[in-house]
Amino acid sequence: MEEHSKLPLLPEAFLSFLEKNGIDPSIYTASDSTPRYLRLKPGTEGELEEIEAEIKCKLEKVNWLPGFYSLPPDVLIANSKSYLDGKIYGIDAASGAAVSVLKISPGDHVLDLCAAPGAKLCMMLDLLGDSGSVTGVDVARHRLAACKTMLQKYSLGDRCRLFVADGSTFSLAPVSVDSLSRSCESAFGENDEIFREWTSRRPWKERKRAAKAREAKSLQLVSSSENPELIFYGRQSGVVGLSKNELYKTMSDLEVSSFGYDKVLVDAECTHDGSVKHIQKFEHWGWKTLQRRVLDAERTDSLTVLQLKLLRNGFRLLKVGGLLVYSTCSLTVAQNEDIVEQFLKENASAELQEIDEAKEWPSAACFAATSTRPLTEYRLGCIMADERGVHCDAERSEHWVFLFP
Ligand SMILES: C[S@@+](CC[C@H](N)C(=O)[O-])C[C@H]1O[C@@H](n2cnc3c(N)ncnc32)[C@H](O)[C@@H]1O
Repeated sequence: MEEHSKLPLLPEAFLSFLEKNGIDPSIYTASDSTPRYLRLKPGTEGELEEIEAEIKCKLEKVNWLPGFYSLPPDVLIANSKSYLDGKIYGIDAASGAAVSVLKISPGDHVLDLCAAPGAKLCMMLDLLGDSGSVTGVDVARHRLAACKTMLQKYSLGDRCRLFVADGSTFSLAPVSVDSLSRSCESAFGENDEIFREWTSRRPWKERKRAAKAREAKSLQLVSSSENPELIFYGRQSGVVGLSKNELYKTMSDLEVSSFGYDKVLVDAECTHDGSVKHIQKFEHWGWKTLQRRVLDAERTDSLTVLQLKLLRNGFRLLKVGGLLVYSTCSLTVAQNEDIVEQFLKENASAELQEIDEAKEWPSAACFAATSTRPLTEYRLGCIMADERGVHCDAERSEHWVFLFP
């Protein structure tokens, strides 16, 4: 069958969006042959054969990305026992690549500024091990609630806290080292302004307060100085035992340089055009929805403003010597290179740096950025990724290599 005959019937508006952005519409034909990916929960590698038998499919190791396996697109994992038991995650390799370049190691304090629904957050927590913390922020409460459910399913909540907040203004410090060493006992004082151990059954007073805050938010009565809503925290997240004042203390720029986050992921909200399967869902949802949710000019303009704000704020919260990755699932220059370029222009201390491990990836190299401040070094990686793989940036059109056609 001719390739073009497999093209989904993309609406004019989307085709012109693709054309304007130099994206070949034929990428949307490949979804039937695009493999899916899964990641094994660390520690379950020994059960690979059992997992394969259960999902009735041989898993192919992704050599460049530890813990990742590919499988044919038609194999469903969501009802399998391994999935339900939290031994496997459905996460694409490109998402894994974004997290892997953060080089998370035990002890890191990590910030995920657009965290929901949380596949990357889970991977970060798996890499973190027994020390450090991960702070997940997302503006969409319902999506972050799903993220909380995922953390609980995979028993990964211990070192994590989740805030419903605008990532472009979020300002809270990572949990302090002091607070981590406090004993849990001290958390159970009389003072209800001290955070006690998390229980899904919140005290009545607290639930009432949260409901009131939500109501005020929906009526837009909340000032921008309102504290972010903490919807979950684990025992070792550093929150237990803190007073509200300690938790909600914001950092000055000077404090950030020493006490900011070691690693920041800005997995920004975007048009999702790089997510082929996502775009194809609009065949069922209706292309008008795509027009409204993806292509509307006002929305795309405000999206790029938001992306830049998120990147700026992520970088502001990064401590000296830290590492930041900016990623999107869009293939447009406007949402990737242009954002990074604009950011670099504003930050004289920032400069591009190559991602070394990308040399091992079966694609042309990706690009990264470094930023330096006197005597110290910040680094910023930027990768564009979609379900099929990771794309390079430099000499973009020549180097668009889809890893898994
Ligand atoms: C590409 S998704 C993130 C995917 C996520 N990192 C993962 O791996 O599952 C983008 C997210 O950004 C969130 N978002 C949009 N605007 C935001 C803002 N101003 N601050 C924080 N999050 C925002 C959306 O609610 C959405 O969940």
